[in-house]
Amino acid sequence: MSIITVDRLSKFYPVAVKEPGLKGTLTHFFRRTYRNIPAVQDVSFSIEPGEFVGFLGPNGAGKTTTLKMLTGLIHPSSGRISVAGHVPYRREAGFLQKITLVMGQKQQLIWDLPTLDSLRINAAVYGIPEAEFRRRLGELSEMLSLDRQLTQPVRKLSLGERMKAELLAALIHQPKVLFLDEPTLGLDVNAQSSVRDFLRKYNQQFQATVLLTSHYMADITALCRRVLMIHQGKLIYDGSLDGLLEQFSPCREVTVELGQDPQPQVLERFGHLKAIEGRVAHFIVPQEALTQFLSRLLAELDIADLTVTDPPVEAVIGRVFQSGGLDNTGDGASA
Ligand SMILES: Nc1ncnc2c1ncn2[C@@H]1O[C@H](COP(=O)(O)OP(=O)(O)OP(=O)(O)O)[C@@H](O)[C@H]1O
Repeated sequence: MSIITVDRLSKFYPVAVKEPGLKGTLTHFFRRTYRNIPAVQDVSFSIEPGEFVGFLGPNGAGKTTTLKMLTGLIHPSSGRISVAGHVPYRREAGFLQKITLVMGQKQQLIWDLPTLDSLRINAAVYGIPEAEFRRRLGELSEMLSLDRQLTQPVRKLSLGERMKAELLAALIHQPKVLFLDEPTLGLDVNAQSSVRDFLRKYNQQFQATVLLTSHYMADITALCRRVLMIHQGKLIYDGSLDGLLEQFSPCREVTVELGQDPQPQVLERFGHLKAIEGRVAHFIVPQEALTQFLSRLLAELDIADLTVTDPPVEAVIGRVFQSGGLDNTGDGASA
């Protein structure tokens, strides 16, 4: 049974509209008129327990609005949501025990206090007994490689350490559903990768369900087999990441190092020649023609080295957003 179900979810924000000119300004001051701006439109999906799902979309697509509805911070304009058996906007105590929301650009830890003090406050709020608190603290701080940092004021921590401390605070009540909004925002490559490793371990060890938004494609490719993609408030893809890349990167780049100086007019006969650098030639080859292309190349040219690469994931995702999505919604998952 699904742990998250979203059915025809929409959110409209009322935005005050103002006519141009002085008259418009005066009217706006005394009698405002509002227009409903759609942020999320008719979105449906479901997520099974233990899944790690990426939530992608360009700026302003509606990701944060959706996460806020899923965590009950705002009411939907229409549609239904069920998370761990609860209706989020009711914000029942049982619901809050089961979920957490981590936002990379916001912090819950108190700046001037050590993380440990904030953790104790959280333990009291969630009613975690002392022995259990110590056990969880030990387990999570080891997974996050946090130790002496817990007794230092938060303001003294590096950005990476602070993010790990935020995760510890967000997970001390052992939620089963994690909503993560840009948890690696602004972190350097090493800190990003240690947060990623932790999230992978947490998901596996606790069978937690995770919905992750990130603009860093490395997060998504490392952690999420399935992605939801939202564009202008509408769900445009729900399926496997591999399926998405396959469908939107129908070409491969073939790089060939030749045994002798290449003649461009000869190479051009093989297909789309992208560039030549010394003895290295780059071809762009349609996926379906790849086998034939490679066998012809190997049979007819003196080749010292050959590699076949996919275009970068960022480039593929960018193409999906530009095109406004797919004709269908991935490999059979609901949308
Ligand atoms: N409180 C609000 N009032 C009015 N409009 C809003 C409000 N919050 C968000 N919006 C609008 O709703 C749309 C969706 O915003 P949202 O923050 O959900 O996007 P997002 O996908 O999270 O973007 P980003 O990746 O930039 O964080 C945007 O057009 C935004 O301007």
